[in-house]
This record gives sequence, structure tokens and C-alpha cells, in this order.
Amino acid sequence: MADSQRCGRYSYEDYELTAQWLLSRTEHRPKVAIVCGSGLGDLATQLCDANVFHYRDIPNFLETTVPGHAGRLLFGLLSGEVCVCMQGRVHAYEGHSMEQITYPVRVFKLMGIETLILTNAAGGLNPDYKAGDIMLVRDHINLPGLMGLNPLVGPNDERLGVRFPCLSDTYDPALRRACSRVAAQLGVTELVHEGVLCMQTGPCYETVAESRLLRAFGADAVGMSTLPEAVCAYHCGLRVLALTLITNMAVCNYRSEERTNHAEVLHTSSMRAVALQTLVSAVVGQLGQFHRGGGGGGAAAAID
Ligand SMILES: O=P(O)(O)O[C@@H]1C[C@H](O)[C@@H](CO)O1
Ligand SMILES: Nc1nc2[nH]cnc2c(=O)[nH]1
Repeated sequence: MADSQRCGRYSYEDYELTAQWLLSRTEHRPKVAIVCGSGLGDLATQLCDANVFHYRDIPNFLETTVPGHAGRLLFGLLSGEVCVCMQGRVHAYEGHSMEQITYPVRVFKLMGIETLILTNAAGGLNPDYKAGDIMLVRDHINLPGLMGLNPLVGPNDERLGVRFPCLSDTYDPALRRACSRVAAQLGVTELVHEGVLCMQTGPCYETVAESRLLRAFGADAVGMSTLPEAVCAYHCGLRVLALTLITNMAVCNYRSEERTNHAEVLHTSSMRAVALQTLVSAVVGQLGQFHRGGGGGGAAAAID
């Protein structure tokens, strides 16, 4: 493909090459992909009959550099459903473009994935939240995207999605309802909220003034990932569920002596890993009923 026809750095053929590389090395044929955020990678170890690949060995995958992101892709069974699971992700602040950090999402699409479950760690802005709570992402404020760092910037390949996607329904309402129901069945409703996730690129955590600004904008939590993946996934027709673990409260008060740090983020992740894994596994267990290869449109009817 000529450079002018490329989506940007990558062509459709690059995504296809990686998809075929993976599918030719595993017999698993997943419909569900899961991305594990900071410290949440143990979810991947729950997969049965797993085939494991290191990102460094996968064509065009980037290596992870951040503690809590193992950098392995696992195929296997979770709650009886065939899944592919990213044990860690790469972030823009590691020096990568939005297109690079979302590369796996389009590979998943070409592998036949229908549902993408994203997880991440973030700071709570909503005063009703506390560290250890889980937020189902209802909507987002993509600060890098609003500033031009959107993964869809560049020539659009119609095989991957439309030029001007409307993002009002990015986070599938039926999946969110299913997740809330599962949370109630598991008796963890009091931990689970629905809210708006804001992304800034990082790697700095927010100043007090920035946290106040983001809260005033309507954000309930702020993180450094997930939204570019969600945008790319929705663009190419995947159903998206995003679960944010509130690992700390963003500092919104000059009198506070709290200082956000990655060790605290990983500590809270490890404390809540089992709850989040249980929730995600139970949701995945509900997905099979509507994964009949029919594509995204049937989700709401089937899961309700
Ligand atoms: O990959 P996620 O978004 O879960 O990781 C968050 C954002 C930064 O990478 C890190 C900051 O502590 O955690
Ligand atoms: N931007 C941001 N990302 C985080 N990831 C985990 N905690 C935080 C936080 O407080 N702010």
C-alpha cells in the first residue's frame, strides 16, 4: 500500500499481519479481549489452557516499561469464554503516539474480537468516591484528543471505521447494566459507581488546580490511558466496557498532605485485584449468549 493510503504509521496490512501471526500460533478464537491496567494483570493468570506471547515477540507490539505492566498477551478460557488478555499496556507518556498505543485494538478487531473490556487505575475526583472503589465508565473527557492527540487523526481507512464517528455511545449501555447486575449479585454494589473518566497524557499526576479544574469540567476520575483504546475500539465496531479502579483520590485541597505516587496505585490495585477479577470474570461469563459472530449491533438486545 502506498504511504498516502496508510492509516498513518500503520497500514491495514500491518494490523492483518499481526492478527494472522497470532492466530497461526494459537487454536483459541476469542470474541472477548481484556486489557489489564496498572497492577491488575493477575486477571490474565486466571485464564485456563493459556497460550502466552511476550509483546517483544509480537510484530509491531511495543514493550511495556512501567511496573505493574508485565507485557504479555494471553489467550485462554475465562468463565468458559475464549478470551485474549493484555497483561499490561503501553502509554503515550512512554514516548509513543496514540496510534502506536492503540495498535492492539485494531489487531483484535481483525482477529474477530467483538467485545473489548478495558481496565485502568485512576485518581478519584468525585468526593463520594474512595480509594478501592470501581467506576464503570459511562462517558469520557479525552483531553489529549481535544488537543489533537486523537488516535483517529490521519487518513481514514474505511475498512476500519467511518471518518467521523459519533462517540455518544462509546461505552455500551447494555454491558454497563450487565456489569451493575453482576456487581449486585456479587454483593459489591456499594463499591461500584458509574462516572466520567478524564484522560491526561501524564506522566505527572495532577496539580491541585488541575484536579479542581477537571472536577469542575464534570470528570469523576482522571487517568493516563484507556480513552484512546476506547475510541479506536468503538470506531472499528467493538463493544466497549471500561472499568476504572480508583486507586487514590486526586489531591484537590492545598491543605492535604496526600501525595499521589505509583507505589500507592499498585498497592490499591493489589488490594482490589480479586474483587475486580471476580467482577470481570462474571461479566465475561455473561457474554457468550450474544457472541454468535453477528457483530456489534445485537448486543443490547441480547444482554438485556
Ligand atoms: O495503565 P493504567 O492507566 O492503569 O496506569 C495508570 C496510569 C499510569 O500508567 C499509572 C500511574 O500510577 O497508573
Ligand atoms: N492522571 C492520573 N492517573 C492516575 N493513575 C492512578 N492514579 C492516578 C491519578 O491520580 N491521576
